[in-house]
Amino acid sequence: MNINKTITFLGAGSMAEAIIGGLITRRIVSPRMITVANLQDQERLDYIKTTYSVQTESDRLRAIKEADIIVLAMKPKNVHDAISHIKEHVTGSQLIVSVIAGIPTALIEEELGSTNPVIRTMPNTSAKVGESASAICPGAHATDGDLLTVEALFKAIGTVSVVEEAQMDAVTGVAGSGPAYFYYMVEAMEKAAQEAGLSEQQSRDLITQTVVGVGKRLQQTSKTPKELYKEVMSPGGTTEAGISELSAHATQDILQKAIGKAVKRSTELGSAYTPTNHSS
Ligand SMILES: NC(=O)C1=CN([C@@H]2O[C@H](COP(=O)(O)OP(=O)(O)OC[C@H]3O[C@@H](n4cnc5c(N)ncnc54)[C@H](O)[C@@H]3O)[C@@H](O)[C@H]2O)C=CC1
Ligand SMILES: O=C(O)[C@@H]1CCC=N1
Repeated sequence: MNINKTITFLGAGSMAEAIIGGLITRRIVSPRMITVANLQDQERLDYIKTTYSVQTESDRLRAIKEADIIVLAMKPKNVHDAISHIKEHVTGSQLIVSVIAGIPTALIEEELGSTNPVIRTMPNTSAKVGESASAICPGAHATDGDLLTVEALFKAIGTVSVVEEAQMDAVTGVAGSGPAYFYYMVEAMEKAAQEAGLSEQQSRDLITQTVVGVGKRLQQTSKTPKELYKEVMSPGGTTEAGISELSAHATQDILQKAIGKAVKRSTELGSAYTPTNHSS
């Protein structure tokens, strides 16, 4: 499916790159339909242009001029300046898509001071390989058609769940941040593997395939995680030795707390932010 819309990304960071990479690789949007602008880093824009053959623009107002869709891909602390800069130049038909953690659609609408449709999204960096677990929700002025357009775009980079906006902070802590928890664990597994005598490459290959296998298995079975790890554990065996150590340190409690903190941080990013107090 090819989406025939012009898209401007305001922000050229890791998330914008992951989405652009997914859209281009899967030929969902032609590179000539994509324009990317950022705050000041020309070297980064040059890298994005060379790597993805998209258009780049150092002038943010010129960048949004012809856009059907404007993607806000800056950090929460920059959203006020970003919208203030463009708001007088946004036209009525332009669809605003936010990937920004924590910032509610109502705040974006208030900043814009217009009735432009706004869709809030939360992808993750697995977008780069077409495997993001994204969620999207509509703002007050978005139509079903707008939602369908954004759903189609984000389907190009993985799966899409349409959720209530009240669930977006949960999505952010669980799935937006989610890849980092696994990379963090893989880092520890690689260290342990090398301490136990495997080479760097052997560790990477074995652990990567283990993670892929776990993901595929979870997708294909209705068994619970407990049933699945019990399958691995033989009484008195190696897995039991490992899981006992994790249990002794209440690792599941810690992981639950960690994700709870991430969810809370997402709500804080929104509540700390008002158009007059935008220091979050
Ligand atoms: N990195 C991730 O895994 C995910 C990030 N997000 C969200 O995506 C957004 C961007 O995150 P990253 O790409 O990681 O950040 P980043 O720091 O890598 O990139 C931010 C980009 O925004 C640009 N920028 C700053 N102010 C601007 C302005 N006024 N106008 C235009 N561009 C401006 C910067 O020049 C930079 O290119 C954040 O709001 C984050 O919450 C959402 C899901 C996952
Ligand atoms: O860490 C963050 O704030 C962003 C949002 C989700 C993933 N990265």
